[in-house]
Amino acid sequence: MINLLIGGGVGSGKSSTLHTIIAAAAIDKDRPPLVLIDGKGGVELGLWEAVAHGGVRRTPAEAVTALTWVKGQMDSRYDSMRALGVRKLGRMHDIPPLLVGIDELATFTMGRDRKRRDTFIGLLHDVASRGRAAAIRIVATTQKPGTDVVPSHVRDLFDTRWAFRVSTRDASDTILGAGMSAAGYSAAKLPAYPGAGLLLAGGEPPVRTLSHYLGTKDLERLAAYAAALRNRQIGGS
Ligand SMILES: Nc1ncnc2c1ncn2[C@@H]1O[C@H](COP(=O)(O)OP(=O)(O)OP(=O)(O)O)[C@@H](O)[C@H]1O
Repeated sequence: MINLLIGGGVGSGKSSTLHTIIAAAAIDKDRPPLVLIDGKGGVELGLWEAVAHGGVRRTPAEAVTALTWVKGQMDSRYDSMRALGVRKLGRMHDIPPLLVGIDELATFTMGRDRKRRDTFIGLLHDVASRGRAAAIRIVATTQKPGTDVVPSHVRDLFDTRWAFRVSTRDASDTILGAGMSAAGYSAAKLPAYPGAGLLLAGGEPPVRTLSHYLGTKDLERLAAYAAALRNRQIGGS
């Protein structure tokens, strides 16, 4: 299980990449629960409404409600792990992986209501740090990956970072880590087309990537298909 932070400039392909990850999870045979939080007020992730647990969450208050639910799931998964005598959940334990997808983290980490913002960050920290063993992963996008948006203690919990094109070496380093530009890995040097990225994972040097792209019509078709699959499985509820 990984926690993935996708950073990049405007129009660099972050949300499109998040959609492809959600699409795969939405039609996954184990029907993993999807918790979707949209910092763009539903404009981006709204098409997944029918398959998102409790619908797509759009406001900071809803984001806190959603993460509180995820934390509850995580706690009960830990109970199951204790009962099973395992330190980690895998597919063999019949508990599907849970995906938390967050588009534009800054909406929630920089919101005006300080108390709510701190609650959100606290929950995010807890889920990112303890969720991995319980087959819960977070995939989040951010235009500004600096410490004001994602506090470093939270950012460090994202073991996998995906940098799309940014305008400066510093911005690239805030996603991939200090010294990466100097070592030859700068997202400021990526070609200027959306979907081109540098992926840092597993302690290896970053690798160049080019994301596949699904257009809105195809995503809508996939969302409808996923909703039908899931309704069949849970008896049309
Ligand atoms: N992998 C890709 N291949 C080809 N075109 C792409 C790809 N990813 C994105 N695009 C195009 O670029 C546009 C912007 O992509 P996207 O919305 O994913 O960017 P973003 O980084 O999330 O932008 P923002 O910061 O404004 O949210 C898409 O509408 C699409 O036209």
